[in-house]
Amino acid sequence: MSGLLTQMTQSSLDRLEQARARESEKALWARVSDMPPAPALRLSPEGFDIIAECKLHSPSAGDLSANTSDVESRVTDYACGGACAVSVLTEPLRFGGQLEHLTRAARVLAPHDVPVMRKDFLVDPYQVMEGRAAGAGGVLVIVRMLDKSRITALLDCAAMLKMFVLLEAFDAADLEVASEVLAQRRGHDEQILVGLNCRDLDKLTVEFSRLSELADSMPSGYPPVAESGVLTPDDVENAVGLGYRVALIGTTLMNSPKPRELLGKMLATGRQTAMSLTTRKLRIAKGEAVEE
Ligand SMILES: O=P(O)(O)OC[C@@H](O)[C@@H](O)c1c[nH]c2ccccc12
Repeated sequence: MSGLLTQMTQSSLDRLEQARARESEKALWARVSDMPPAPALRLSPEGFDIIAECKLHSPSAGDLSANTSDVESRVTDYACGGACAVSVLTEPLRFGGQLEHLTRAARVLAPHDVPVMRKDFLVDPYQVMEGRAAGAGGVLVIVRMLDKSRITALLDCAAMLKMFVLLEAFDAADLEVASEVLAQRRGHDEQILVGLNCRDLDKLTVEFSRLSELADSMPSGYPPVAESGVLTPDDVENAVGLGYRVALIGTTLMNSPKPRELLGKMLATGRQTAMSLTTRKLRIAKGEAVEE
């Protein structure tokens, strides 16, 4: 496992222990099982969506708070720009996150009917419940950090709480584990997206080629998500052209003084690309001639 993921696992375990000392799992469960449901994740019929991310710091980009006076206004901009969900980092050591950011984001996004996803290095179902308690409608689950039984436990907990899951892979081996876990769950009532993160966690560089190399290995039946390093509408066009249905975009939106406009442009480009791909497929299916 990369140095960063090892450090993040430890940070996650430490926070888990502290949280359990404050509130038992039983008490937390009683609290979340009574909550009204979070806004649902809905993907657009236009064939492309963006999960917009709020993170105040990242190991690769450093400080990302310069354009962000507060979490509330940034995530409201994301919702108004058309994001299908907002990802909020809650990891404090390297990503400047807090559970409180999630609570605040969920509060302002509820009237917009946009769900918030807890983005962290989760290792235990307790942390899925903690996310729900803070208002999250979804969680990130990183395949590389966990064995199959842990992944299953996290997915089961999310399903019980009607939360969506972004199941994240870094490479072909992770995708194989993800496919095996998912094969055991066919027919479950749950919403899972499968993400491919193209950031190299040791060098912290983006390897965009991973998106093309592994596009055909994404498990079918789950919306594929292109994660990391999507900076421009051209990158969006590229990802959609490779078959990705959703992009998870953080740094470029955090750095933008006008995130609403940038999101709008990226969504329009992605949807146009998705539309022309569909038209092309239809024409091929009908036996019409299409240009290469
Ligand atoms: O900021 P970027 O390059 O647009 O990337 C967003 C997202 O993919 C990235 O923040 C991310 C993906 N998976 C993670 C896991 C933990 C922390 C961060 C991440």
